[in-house]
Amino acid sequence: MSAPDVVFVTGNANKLKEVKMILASESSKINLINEPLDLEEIQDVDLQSIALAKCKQASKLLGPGRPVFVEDTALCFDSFNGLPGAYIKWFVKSMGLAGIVQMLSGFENKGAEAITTLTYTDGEGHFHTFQGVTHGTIVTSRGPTDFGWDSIFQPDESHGQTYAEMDKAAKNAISHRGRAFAEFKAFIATEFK
Ligand SMILES: O=c1nc[nH]c2c1ncn2[C@H]1C[C@H](O)[C@@H](COP(=O)(O)OP(=O)(O)OP(=O)(O)O)O1
Ligand SMILES: [Mg+2]
Repeated sequence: MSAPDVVFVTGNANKLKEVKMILASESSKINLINEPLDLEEIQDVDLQSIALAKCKQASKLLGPGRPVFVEDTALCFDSFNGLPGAYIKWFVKSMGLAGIVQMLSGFENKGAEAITTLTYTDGEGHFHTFQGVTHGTIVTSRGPTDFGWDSIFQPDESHGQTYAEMDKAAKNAISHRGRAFAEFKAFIATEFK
């Protein structure tokens, strides 16, 4: 029997590339398909609620009986009590990376948590949420700037490199996304034997 199709709904090509790499080892269990649908993101500071709403919407668009997952990635400043959080996308768009670094100039604590919240549904009414967190520091941009805020986030565990300066395998090994999907992989192992 061939592996069941599991749809990842995202319009972000960089995310997709990382997720494909992280899930490559599961390719005998699931057949990963991308649907680049633009999902509405509800206004909320609760990351679980945002990912769940995104997943419900994706599932509705794709129809019943289709396993699907989405993820939402947030960047939460220690000094801002969790903000910008899920709104980071709009800060990157409107202020640019230098503007975001500048936002923290008046604060001694430049720490931040990168958080990926992943919600999966079997398309039959069951939902499962997984989360991965990586703490780091917001620094002046270093490395390629092709993926979001990668060049201004220096994880505590990276020996001084920003995410953008790390190779993908090294990033995935300690990243918010890598950690969320490590949990998802364990789930896949039990769901799709
Ligand atoms: O590992 C990452 N390293 C750096 N930047 C990142 C990362 N992961 C997401 N990002 C950026 C993309 C977007 O500006 C925001 C998350 O917003 P988020 O809604 O989750 O992503 P999105 O709208 O681009 O794609 P999707 O179609 O899956 O919702 O942070
Ligand atoms: Mg989005």
